[in-house]
Amino acid sequence: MSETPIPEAVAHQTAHFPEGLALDCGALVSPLDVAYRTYGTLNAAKSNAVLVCHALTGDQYLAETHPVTGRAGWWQAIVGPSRPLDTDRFFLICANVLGGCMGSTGPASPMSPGSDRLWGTDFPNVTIRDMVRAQKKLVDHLGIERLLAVVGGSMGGMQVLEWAATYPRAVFAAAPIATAPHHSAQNIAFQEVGRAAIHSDPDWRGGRYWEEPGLVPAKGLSVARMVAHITYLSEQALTRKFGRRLRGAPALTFLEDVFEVESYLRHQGSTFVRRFDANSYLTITRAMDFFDLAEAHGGELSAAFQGTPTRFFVASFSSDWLFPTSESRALVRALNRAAANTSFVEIASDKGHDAFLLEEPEFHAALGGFLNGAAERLGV
Ligand SMILES: CC(=O)SCCNC(=O)CCNC(=O)[C@H](O)C(C)(C)COP(=O)(O)OP(=O)(O)OC[C@H]1O[C@@H](n2cnc3c(N)ncnc32)[C@H](O)[C@@H]1OP(=O)(O)O
Ligand SMILES: N[C@@H](CCO)C(=O)O
Repeated sequence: MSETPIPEAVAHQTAHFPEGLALDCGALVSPLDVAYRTYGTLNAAKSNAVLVCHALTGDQYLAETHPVTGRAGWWQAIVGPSRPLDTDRFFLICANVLGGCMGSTGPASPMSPGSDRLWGTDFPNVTIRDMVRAQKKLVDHLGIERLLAVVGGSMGGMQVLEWAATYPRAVFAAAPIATAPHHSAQNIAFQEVGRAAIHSDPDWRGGRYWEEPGLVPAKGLSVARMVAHITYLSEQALTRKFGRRLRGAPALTFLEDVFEVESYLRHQGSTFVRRFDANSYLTITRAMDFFDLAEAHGGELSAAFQGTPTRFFVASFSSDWLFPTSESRALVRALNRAAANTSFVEIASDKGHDAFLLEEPEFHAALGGFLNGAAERLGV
């Protein structure tokens, strides 16, 4: 099925690294592009930089109109003067992840400069640590030795944890939100349903859909998003939004009736296809599945943070069943075993996992308080 293609070169700011990046799997991705956006002003001491890591289907358009969808940035509500991500105080950096499809090198990038042949499914397996290493190259390129903070929710939170574990001296404060130090069996299972939907779309063509201009596995990618989107909400949120309401007057056959919740999911699926690449989706979901910080540190999570100078703010949402509070508590226990300076808050919310993206004043106040406290300690 043909769909509006994602425009080329949508990112206005791209750091180009001709030497590329050596990945955990042993492959070299060369050259490496990291597309990013910044907000606010870097101070003379370069001590006010806050890196914001996006979730699975986010991108660098944190707080400005998205070039494909025309929508507001995904965290627009908390970015700006006197907001938690205060642009009068902080220099915010947000980069599209390695493997993404909004300008950073990924499956939709040419295999070599100028080539018509895209990486597609030949793109190597990337890990969350590879994503973080790509971001570190960007941060070095910007001349920043230490980040005031690294902040992110969901897969963004996995990157926050990896940053703190891999580059503890480069991270003064870390805010992993609605996340976990590993992807659970249930989460892997849901993601596999999504991948299976993409694989079963005839237009996926073994990942080579890009050979026919404009062709994308729209049905498969849309179903993948529909399944995933259910996991981003809660039963209460879906009931509050739609209940059992039908769209329009009841028809004479069940097959013609459409519940509002079905219509909503179809809408979420079809709008997603316009802004995301299927092979990127396969690559990034796999990176999430393989994330396991304890396993990478000899089976003991606290070993990832032993002796860390980084201070942590861990936040969860009470109705998040994708990354439940129990996983944040396990993380906090490990941070305590590592003697890390840690604060933790569970926000009472019925909005499910995506609560971190929505209007949650208590969460915003807590995050803002943590970031401002960190800034004061550094004299920023
Ligand atoms: C974190 C990152 O890094 S970025 C990724 C985050 N962004 C996304 O995931 C984008 C898609 N996801 C969403 O929209 C998420 O639900 C949120 C959390 C971002 C927004 O949540 P909410 O503000 O509660 O919006 P909601 O989930 O109700 O969706 C509203 C959309 O559903 C549509 N909708 C609502 N009811 C129906 C219905 N019965 N039938 C069809 N469509 C419907 C609305 O028209 C609206 O469409 P639009 O987004 O095209 O304008
Ligand atoms: N809804 C967000 C969070 C998923 O973890 C996204 O699509 O990236």
